[in-house]
Amino acid sequence: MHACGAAFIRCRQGVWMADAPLLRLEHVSREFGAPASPWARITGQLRGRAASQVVHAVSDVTLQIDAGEVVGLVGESGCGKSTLGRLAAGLLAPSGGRVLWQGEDLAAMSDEAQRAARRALQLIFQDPFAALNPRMRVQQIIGEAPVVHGRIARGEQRAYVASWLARVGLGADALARYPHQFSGGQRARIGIARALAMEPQLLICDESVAALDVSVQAQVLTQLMQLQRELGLACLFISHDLAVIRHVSDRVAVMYLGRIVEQAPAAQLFAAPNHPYTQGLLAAAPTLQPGRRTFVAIQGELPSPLAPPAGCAFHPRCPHAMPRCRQQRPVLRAIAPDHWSACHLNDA
Ligand SMILES: Nc1ncnc2c1ncn2[C@@H]1O[C@H](COP(=O)(O)OP(=O)(O)OP(=O)(O)O)[C@@H](O)[C@H]1O
Repeated sequence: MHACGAAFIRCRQGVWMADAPLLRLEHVSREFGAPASPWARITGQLRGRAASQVVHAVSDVTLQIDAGEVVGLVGESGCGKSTLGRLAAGLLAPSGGRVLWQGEDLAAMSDEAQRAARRALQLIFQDPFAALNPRMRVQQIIGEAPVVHGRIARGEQRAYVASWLARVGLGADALARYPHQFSGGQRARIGIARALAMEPQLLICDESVAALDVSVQAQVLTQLMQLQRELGLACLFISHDLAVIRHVSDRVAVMYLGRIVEQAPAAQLFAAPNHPYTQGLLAAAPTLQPGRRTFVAIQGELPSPLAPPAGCAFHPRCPHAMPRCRQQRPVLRAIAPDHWSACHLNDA
């Protein structure tokens, strides 16, 4: 037991971790839109349409992130990644389940504790240009929140911001400039500096480099991950790009139509993907691997989250679908140490 009263159980990447995970989503769901009226539901059923107009963006997701850990969240566009990121950041309330920050339910915290949790949890967005106020100079963009939240005095702002700019590879000449005066890669670095200047414990990066050219992406990612290691930050890294996820993640969660279908340490997931969807994603990803020059797209499209298929949501696209897959939803279960998959094939 540590002197402060918290039990510390292990050291990961130089960071001592308390026994409660930093962030845990527990059976979290999020729906959008109102249910259709009873009359519309009946007529819809008679016409074979969706019974309601509810978008099931995230359904029954349990995911945790430990201190210093990078969890990659991957899946096709529309599968619910951003919604899950916003739930994790406390920007969206779950329709069901709980979001626990250091073991405490975010929704049940006092206002002050909630504000502290939100400060410790920073988001980096996909489009660095849209995310930066075009009328503010960089000093204000990065330095305003730390002043408002009392981390630094206003008189310290210039030096404080300059130190963060240096850490992301930008000079002090950036301080007085506006976002439009920078390249995409530089704006991404400003967005990173803005998040880090709040000295968070967890970064949520939602497609943070997707808008950049591939070579710039690699530079920004390398710098971001170096800072993540130096600062011992935890990170939820959201991307549709498997190469990016593979590069940054300790652990990977694969999402399909609102649910996690597979979760494993990154090396394990890429070496021995279990779920047919993960296998399909890997087969569809371009590779420079010798001997595998072709890639095979997963057949069909992501079904509508307005009417998720019965049974396993992947069954209409799965090359191995069995009658059971059309009726019964497989649950996530351990198939190897720390490796979870939701597929009936594992019962065969
Ligand atoms: N505010 C909202 N109102 C209604 N539907 C929404 C809302 N936000 C998201 N959705 C729907 O929820 C589903 C999941 O969206 P989400 O943006 O989380 O997916 P995503 O995997 O992040 O996709 P992308 O990579 O394209 O951003 C989609 O069908 C989307 O249209």
